[in-house]
Amino acid sequence: MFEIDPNSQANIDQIVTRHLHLSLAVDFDAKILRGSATLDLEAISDNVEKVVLDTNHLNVSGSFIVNKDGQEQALKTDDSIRHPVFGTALSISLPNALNKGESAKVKIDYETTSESGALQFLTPEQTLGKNHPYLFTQCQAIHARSLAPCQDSPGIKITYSADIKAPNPLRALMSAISVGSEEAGDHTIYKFSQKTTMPSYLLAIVCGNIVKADISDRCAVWTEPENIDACAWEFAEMEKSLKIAEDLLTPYSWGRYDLLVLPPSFPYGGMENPCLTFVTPTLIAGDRSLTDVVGHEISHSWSGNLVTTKNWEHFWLNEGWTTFFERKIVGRLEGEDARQLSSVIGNNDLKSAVEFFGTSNPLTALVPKLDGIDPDDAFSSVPYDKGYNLLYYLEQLLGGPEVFEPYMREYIKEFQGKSITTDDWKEFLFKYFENTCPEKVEVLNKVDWEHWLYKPGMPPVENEFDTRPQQVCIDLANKWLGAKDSGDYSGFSESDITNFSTMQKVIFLTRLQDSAPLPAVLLKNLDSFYSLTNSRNSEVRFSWLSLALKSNFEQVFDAVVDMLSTQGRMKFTRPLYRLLDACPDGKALTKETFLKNRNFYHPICSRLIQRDLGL
Ligand SMILES: CC/C=C\C/C=C\C[C@@H](O)/C=C/C=C/C=C\[C@@H](O)CCCC(=O)O
Ligand SMILES: [Zn+2]
Repeated sequence: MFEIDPNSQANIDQIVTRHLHLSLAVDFDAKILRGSATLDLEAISDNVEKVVLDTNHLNVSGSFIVNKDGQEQALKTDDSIRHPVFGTALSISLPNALNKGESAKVKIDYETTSESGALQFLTPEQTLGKNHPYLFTQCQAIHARSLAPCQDSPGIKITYSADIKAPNPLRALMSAISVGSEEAGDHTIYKFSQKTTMPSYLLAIVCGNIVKADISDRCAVWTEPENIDACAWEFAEMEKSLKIAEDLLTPYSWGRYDLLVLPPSFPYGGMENPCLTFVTPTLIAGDRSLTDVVGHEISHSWSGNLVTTKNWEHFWLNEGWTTFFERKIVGRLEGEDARQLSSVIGNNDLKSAVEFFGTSNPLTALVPKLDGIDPDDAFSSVPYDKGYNLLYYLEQLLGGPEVFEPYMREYIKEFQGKSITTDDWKEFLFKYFENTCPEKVEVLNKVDWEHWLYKPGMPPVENEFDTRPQQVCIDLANKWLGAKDSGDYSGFSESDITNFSTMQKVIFLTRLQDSAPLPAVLLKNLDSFYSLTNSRNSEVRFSWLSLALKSNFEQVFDAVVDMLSTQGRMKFTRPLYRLLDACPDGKALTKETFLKNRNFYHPICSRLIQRDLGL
């Protein structure tokens, strides 16, 4: 059954894009991209008279049909339909109606604008090197339409090619394989090819003063020269994670797996752009303790990038499976205790998300309705950790990894290259076990599918993760809470957490948050024994500052402002702004800090914080 995409205005039920070619020049002075998008289209129904594309904040100067000889004939376009969230529908009339199976090549001349939400242009001052401007894109979920006219739905999979003209000495990279370059005066034209079909949200461009450090024959790290050695060291083991993922699933099929470490305003921990994962520099902890995010992005090479959600209502198929694969990698790299700790942290994040949205909020359903809703506004830990919890629950129910992991591999093989819905996923789950272990179908029939998939709030079943690995964290937290009552802090020392992993420190601090507000004297002692404010580990620093703000501990206000002013990762910035704003004397500082940094943040981040704060 054809399922429309509630977040796209493209007529993808009539005509689809098979290939996209972008020919763009980066104009750092005007802060725009200028050039053309050429779409190879194929009708999938009869009598198709137009192609409707998604655009948002683009200036389109002309649309043309391109015939086999490369001659261009101008086409009539209508851009009168504008949706406040989903952008402008660009309706292009075809010279002759197409019947099913017939194709056409359409070229659109355009440029982006200062409102194009996919793009962030950085001034030299906002980069590490301070000498050159920088551009990067973020297209997930529905921002590709502000980068290029396209059928901006994950239900459409395309190959793509591009030539990107960049001013020397800057380098351009894309979510594709680099296939050469040519000099053009004081510019260079970089050429790219992505031969594996992918959804539009995985289009990505970066242009800046970036250099490479090879990690293996198929992996490298890219970043500004000032950061390359630290980044190469931090991510030196990514080939190992890639091999583990291949052993778990199927051979890696994207050719290269490179990692780009961006400037600090990048709004997410990572973005799974094929061939070139984008990551935040907040992963650089100096001890390789935050590389689980790389495991997550590597896992997307299968779940999300090969097997893709049909539309954003089934986003959990991308993120729930990826989180499941990520934690399988953690288990194989660091042991089952680490996988259990990660599961506990994820479950805490799920509880926080449900509490923030409200237990009856429809957006806390695993498969929410997104009609008229910007997916950015629906984004939370729910698709990640409610999705993870469902898959973990099914693995336990069906007989453990030895039964479930073969199913995982068959699931990827069945749907690779396709975009699917939750119904497709569930139908295959039942079919697989009907064919391999018929007695398991009875087990599956007893699952409360309606509640797991469509009801808001926490899942109907709470998984019993192994609590032993976290017990040492809970015990230390309880010891601090005991000292709160006695006022005696003499029994603590720096060595208490010397052997704690990042996850154990986060669980320890999260446990104390459950008892917030805590007295200032306790927090002062906690920070002086464990040096939390000055931690290089962004996850530990974030958990500590959150605990302190929940206790209105004003001594951390400067450190909070510093964290809000030196990185733009929404996982940290959004909660810290909300917590600072909730402090009796924090409101003015919140507004002042946001107004000072709003242009430092990516447009997605600025918009969501402004909405969170009601500014
Ligand atoms: C129910 C939600 C439905 C659709 C949401 C789809 C996309 C949301 C859009 O905001 C894009 C999100 C991109 C996320 C990228 C990386 C994350 O996996 C990591 C986020 C947390 C972190 O910073 O580590
Ligand atoms: Zn993800």
